[in-house]
This record gives sequence, C-alpha cells and structure tokens, in this order.
Amino acid sequence: MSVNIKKQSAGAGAANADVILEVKDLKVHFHLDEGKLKSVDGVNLTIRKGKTLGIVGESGCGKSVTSQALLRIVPHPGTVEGQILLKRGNTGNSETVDLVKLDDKGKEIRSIRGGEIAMIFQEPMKAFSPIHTVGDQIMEAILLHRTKDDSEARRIALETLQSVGMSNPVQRMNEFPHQLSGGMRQRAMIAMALASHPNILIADEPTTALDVTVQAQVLQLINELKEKTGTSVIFITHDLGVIAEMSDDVAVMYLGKVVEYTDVDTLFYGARHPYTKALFHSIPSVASRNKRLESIEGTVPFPMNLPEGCGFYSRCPRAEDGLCNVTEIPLFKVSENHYVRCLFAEEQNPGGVGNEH
Ligand SMILES: Nc1ncnc2c1ncn2[C@@H]1O[C@H](COP(=O)(O)OP(=O)(O)OP(=O)(O)O)[C@@H](O)[C@H]1O
Repeated sequence: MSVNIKKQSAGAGAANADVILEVKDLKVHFHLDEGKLKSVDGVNLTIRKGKTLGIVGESGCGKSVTSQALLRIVPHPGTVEGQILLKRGNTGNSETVDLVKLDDKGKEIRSIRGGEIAMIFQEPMKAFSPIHTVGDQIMEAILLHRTKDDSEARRIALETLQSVGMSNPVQRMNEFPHQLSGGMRQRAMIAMALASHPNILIADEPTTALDVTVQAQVLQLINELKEKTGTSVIFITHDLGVIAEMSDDVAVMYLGKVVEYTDVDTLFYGARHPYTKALFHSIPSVASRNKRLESIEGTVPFPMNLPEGCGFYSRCPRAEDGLCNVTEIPLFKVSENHYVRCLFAEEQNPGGVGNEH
C-alpha cells in the first residue's frame, strides 16, 4: 500500500473543545488462576472531533481490549479501571460521562453502544445475526437510536446502504448476511454502524480479511464518511501503511502501554521509539521490495508476571542493562505533541527530553 501522509497537528495537545473522548490511565486486567494478566496497563488517549486516531502494534499488544473497554464489553474476568470521559450533547450544552463508572449492562451504556459509539469488526458475521435479513438488522439499530417510526427507519436504512456504495440496496435489504459477498457484507456492517449517526466509530482491523482492492475501497469509504459526517474514528490495525492512509493522530502500543503518541507525519518522519522504528523496518516498501524484510526479533511477551522496566527490553537493540530493566519507563514529551516511552528518546533531539506526559 502506498504511503500518503497528511499534515495534521497531534491529538496529544488538542484544545479541550476539540476533544470528544478522553481516556485516562486505562487499565484492563484479567484475573486468572495463574495470575493477573495486564492486557492494558495505564493507557492515555485523546480522540478529537472529526479526526482519526490510529492505534497500531503487533498482535497481543492490547489494541482490541482497549476498544472493548471503550464500549464496556470486556469479557469476564476482565476488570476496567481509570477514566473514559465521553463528551455528550452539543457545544454549549454538553456533559461529560465517565464510561468506566457505568454499569456495563445498564441502560445508559446500551444507549451509547451502537448509538454515540459504534464499532465495525474484522469479521462482519460477528456483527450480524445469520437468521435475520440485513435490512431488519440495520432497521433495528435505527429504531433503537434514531426514530420509532418503521417507514422512516426503512428510508434511513436504504439511504445509509446507498451512502456506503451498496449495489441494489432494495434487494440487499431482504437478503441474509451470508448471501452477500465479503466486500458487500463489510459495507453492510459499516452501514449498520453508521445508521445510528455515531459520534465515534471504532474500526478494529476492519479490512484485514478483504482482498487488496476491496480493502482500499472500504478505507476510502470510511475516510469519505468521516469527512461528510464529522464522525471521529478510532482505527485499530497492525499495518503502518493503513495508519498512513487513515490517521490524523497515532498511538503505538506495546505490551498494554502506549510507547509513542504523536501526529501521523511526525510518526512517519521522526519516530523515536525503538519499537516504532522496528515496525517501520518490518513493512514492505517499493524501495525495499527486492530486499529481505526484517521482522522484529522475538515475540511480544505474555503480559503476566513481567520483569521490571521497559516492556520492549528483551527485544530492543538499544536496551541497556541496569538502566532500562530497573523501573517503569514513563512517557516523555520530546516535542510539542510528541510523546515517547524510552530513556533514549532524546538521542536525535539535542534539546533533550522534556516533561513527562
Ligand atoms: N478475554 C480474555 N481473557 C484473557 N486474556 C485476554 C482476553 N482477551 C485478550 N486477552 C489477552 O490480552 C492481551 C491483549 O490482547 P488484544 O486482543 O487486545 O491484542 P491485540 O493487540 O488486539 O492483538 P490482535 O491484533 O491479535 O487482536 C493478549 O495477551 C491476550 O491474550
């Protein structure tokens, strides 16, 4: 995929009025017989109105569990701590709700889920029931969140299917999910997520299962809808090429923590964390297509009974014994809107490391 980076300011220093969701010190721990599994361990994120935050990292670093926490759908025996501050209502008449404090089966979170915050998954069959038609399922979401009128809901459903480029939407309304092709099912799921007019759309690896052409179409569709409706997007992927296409701001996650947080162009032109740099070395580019790709040495450790210090220590080419493996490494501010969790983050910056985030 070609790398096409937009100039943007980072979310890390976003003005308060622009912020629609703020995640503070989020921890999701699974209390298992073997011990405490720290899937997400002290994550801070800022989601701006009408912008996309990309969350990137290898498998197992806590991306999906973070998105489950935002919707309060973390399965048992997971616990959620910290703050997830959602701004609701219009400017001038808004209130902030801490989603962590809500009962995860209560009325309020159920109205937010699929209403103000909607999610699209890698596998659309997860979102659809196989025994109801696509139209009935999209209408159900609309009847729950937008109108009580059946014919109005049908009109909105058709309009939404059209807006996502669904061919022959009238016929598709009467079809079952398994009758659609992979790409069409993905579009139908996006339509279902968007039909309730969410303020925030969470997309968790939504194109991984699709072929390259359909993948590009779906990414373009999400970007167009974002421009048109002003929806904020949280885009989760392990693919830096997709991050470049989609993101305004980027959080790089490793072992349940954010290790680098900045705007997309700073990340692509000035990544500082050794893990982010390793991720860049592991993506194919036109220039390097004839060379062997470097994969990151080792695997992500299991997030249980971890040793002290930096989580990337065991795989890091820059690691120093007695320094990096002693205490937890904080997130340092290396420049305006650029935060890096590494003691050597200042190495390319003669001005030195700034304050902690
Ligand atoms: N329900 C669960 N019970 C116990 N552990 C879990 C559960 N869900 C996730 N984990 C663990 O939490 C860690 C983070 O998982 P998560 O699925 O968030 O990673 P990810 O970055 O989204 O990876 P992938 O790209 O493969 O989905 C992993 O070690 C995983 O095994």
